[in-house]
Amino acid sequence: MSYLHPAGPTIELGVNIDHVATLRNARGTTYPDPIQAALLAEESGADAITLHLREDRRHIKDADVRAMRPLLKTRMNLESAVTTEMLDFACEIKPQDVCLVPERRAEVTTEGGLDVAGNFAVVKAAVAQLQQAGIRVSLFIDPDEAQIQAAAEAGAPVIELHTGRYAEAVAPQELQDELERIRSGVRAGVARGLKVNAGHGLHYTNVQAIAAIPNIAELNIGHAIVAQAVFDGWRKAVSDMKAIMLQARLGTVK
Ligand SMILES: CC(=O)[C@@H](O)[C@H](O)COP(=O)(O)O
Ligand SMILES: NCC(=O)COP(=O)(O)O
Repeated sequence: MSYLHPAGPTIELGVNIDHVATLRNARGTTYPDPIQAALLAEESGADAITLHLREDRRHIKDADVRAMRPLLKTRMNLESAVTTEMLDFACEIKPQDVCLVPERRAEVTTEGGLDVAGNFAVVKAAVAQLQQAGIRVSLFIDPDEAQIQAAAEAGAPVIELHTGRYAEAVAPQELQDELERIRSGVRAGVARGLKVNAGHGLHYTNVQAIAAIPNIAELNIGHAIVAQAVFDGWRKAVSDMKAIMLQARLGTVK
């Protein structure tokens, strides 16, 4: 299945609610409720809700995913590792989207992209299993031509380019180099008929340059929105991010 996302003047926001669950889990309370966060995010401009069910369940729990799936009005983008446990769970839940990500229990957050090229047979089989269940599959990869090619060959209709190195860049030249890597990755993905998303480490002052890249279909952003919500409130944090993204994109659409 190939997905040709119409490159257009708009760009979608997937709000990742992992760290609403982090705050809830800090005290073992029922609040703040990730489901309430998801529904309010949808009312505030989110085009999708992203959540990462990690093997160690440090934030999102299985019960969150089960309860949320029938309640969302937009679409669920479930992030998961390429493991039998997670693939079987995803096929049971049947979110609209699954984004396959690398995972190490010891990591603070996702460190790099999925090595599709180096684990081709396993990833290709995972893509097939999820698509058989009617799920659209995205692969979370570095903006690297070999990984993009492998993702296309593995049958994934969507890729999500890891923007972590861009987000962590400090020197101006490094920032430009990483931004160009992402631009080049977008071109490579679109040339292969893929829907190209991006995410990781994006916030209110670094998202503009990414959102301005034509043909990026969707940005998945979480940590920065949850952090901003501490000061501005959840609805405003979401709607402000969406407005910034659209302004950046529309500012470039001639
Ligand atoms: C794949 C990715 O970059 C994010 O979704 C990240 O995994 C969010 O979850 P953590 O903050 O637990 O890493
Ligand atoms: N795939 C990226 C994502 O869902 C959110 O990442 P972050 O904004 O929390 O770094």
